[in-house]
Amino acid sequence: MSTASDSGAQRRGKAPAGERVADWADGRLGVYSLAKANMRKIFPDHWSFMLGEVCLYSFIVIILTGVYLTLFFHPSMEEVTYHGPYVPMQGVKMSEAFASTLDISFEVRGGLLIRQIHHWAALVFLCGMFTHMMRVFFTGAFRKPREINWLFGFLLFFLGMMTGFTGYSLPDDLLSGTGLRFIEGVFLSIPVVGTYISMFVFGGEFPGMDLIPRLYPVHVLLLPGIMLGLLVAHLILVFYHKHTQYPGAGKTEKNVVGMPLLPVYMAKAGGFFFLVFGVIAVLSAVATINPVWTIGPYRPDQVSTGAQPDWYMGFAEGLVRVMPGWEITAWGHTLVLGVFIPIVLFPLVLFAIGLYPFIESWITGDKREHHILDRPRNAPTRTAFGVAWLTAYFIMLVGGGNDLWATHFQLSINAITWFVRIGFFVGPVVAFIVTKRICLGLQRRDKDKVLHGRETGIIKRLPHGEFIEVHEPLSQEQLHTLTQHDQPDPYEIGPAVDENGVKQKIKPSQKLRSKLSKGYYGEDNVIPKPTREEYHEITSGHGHH
Ligand code: HEM
Ligand code: HEM
Repeated sequence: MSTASDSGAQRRGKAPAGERVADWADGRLGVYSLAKANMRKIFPDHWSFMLGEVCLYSFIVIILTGVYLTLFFHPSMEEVTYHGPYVPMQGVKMSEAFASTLDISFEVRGGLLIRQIHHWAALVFLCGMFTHMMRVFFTGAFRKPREINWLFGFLLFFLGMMTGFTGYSLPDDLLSGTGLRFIEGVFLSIPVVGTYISMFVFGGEFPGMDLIPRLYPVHVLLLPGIMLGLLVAHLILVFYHKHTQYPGAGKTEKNVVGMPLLPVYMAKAGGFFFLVFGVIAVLSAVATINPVWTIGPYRPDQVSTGAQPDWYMGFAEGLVRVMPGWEITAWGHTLVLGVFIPIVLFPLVLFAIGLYPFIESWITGDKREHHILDRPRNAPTRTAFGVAWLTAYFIMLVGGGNDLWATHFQLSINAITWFVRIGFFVGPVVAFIVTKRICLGLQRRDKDKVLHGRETGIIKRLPHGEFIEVHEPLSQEQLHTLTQHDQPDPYEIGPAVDENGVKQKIKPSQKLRSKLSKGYYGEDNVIPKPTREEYHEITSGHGHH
């Protein structure tokens, strides 16, 4: 018996192979309607939107190279004696993990390159996430409806840091062992339960025999698995919300101006993947990273000088290094504040970043959807916060490498420590004030440009002898870009007494919110946009240039 679809297939008997495969897939997965709905989706274009892609592609490179490394890496702390080709280590006792890392570097074909690509890709990945996060922050792309996606992204950043840390702890070299010793100190500084946690994690006294076999599944499976799930959710949300766009002519909160996903964006993205992969591969081929054979295997009685964590852990390292070594001893127990305060501060700072979108919308009371990005100068307080945070981060990075700064620049380590201690409190405040002034200055400049046009640099002499500079009026597109932004009023508490004469109870949180809101939108924090009347008055010829 022949069915309708059979006869359809007969009619298309001569259809090209590709079409037949597509038909086959459509019959089972409904790909046509899926593709029709999504493949022409429009993506706005801007170089800064490539930063998310850098994260994506470096993550793929990490997974590909990580799988290759698992084929040769032995996550074991059993002691072996080295007899491999690296002569300086002949006869040295080391863990199997360290010996297999040496094997990967010197005996496995392409092993060293793959190890280096894995490590460089991890550095690029975290750097990409950091910069992508800054792009999202400074342009306000985290505002409604993208707060949850910011949260997913933030978790990716946090887990990325943890995965990187567990990764560079695996080779069991002197550097990674020193890092793990640091973690032991962190556990031990936790009051009451610290010793138990440390014993539980290390399976007894540090370092024990269990640590590397335990870290291994966490590094290759657990954390990357969670990250993969979050990443898919992150990208689905980018797709679902549609991408934001920079302000410009023809762009509104209700449309998306850009190029279709297929073929233009896909082609660009495919090419960009190979570019990212290529750059990481070249870096890995020419720049040594983590040469564990020069560092040597971990021995608890040794510490190498110049020990540095990877850059993303530098903030935490810096906090611990510059913190005064305070201790409180009571009832036979010691509370090591010198370590405990930094390890509480570190997650608190991270937590504040994760919750920032919710904090800002509470302060400003802004519950509207935003698909047009802010120009950072038009949100001076947010921009200033971001720069203050970056300043604190980089000052702590100096603290985390205080020994290297001292040896490289012939400086006293105490002087650097004091510089970082003072800088941590003063630097962000100065950065905040300066950034805010710059933003307001730029807003003034925008206002000036709208009202008086662009300075052309052409000086003319008028018949009566006066010199003037010729100003060129802006195009309609430029005028739109410079004036499209909102300037909302700050949150007001409302009258203390209502219309019936009843005293309103004002909560302290309302007072705080009103104060903070003035800090965002108050008089001193915005330069009012030129009004229509001002513009017409000046451009109708009465203005004097
Ligand atoms: C594995 C790491 C990550 C990957 C692969 C990734 C990927 C992407 C991609 C491809 C986009 C669209 C293109 C773009 O705007 O750059 C995007 C957008 C976004 N990402 Fe990420 N991201 C990651 C981490 C983060 C982090 C750490 C944050 C913030 C804490 C974040 C927050 C966002 C937000 C809010 C958007 C929407 C932006 C918009 O529509 O303008 N992402 N992400
Ligand atoms: C975000 C994800 C990841 C990051 C940031 C990361 C980072 C790192 C880093 C920095 C190292 C130290 C490399 C060295 O210099 O020796 C490392 C080692 C390692 N990673 Fe990953 N990794 C990630 C995911 C993975 C995955 C998914 C796998 C496996 C499927 C994997 C397998 C390994 C193995 C086997 C080692 C030890 C080999 C060695 O150190 O030479 N990694 N990882």
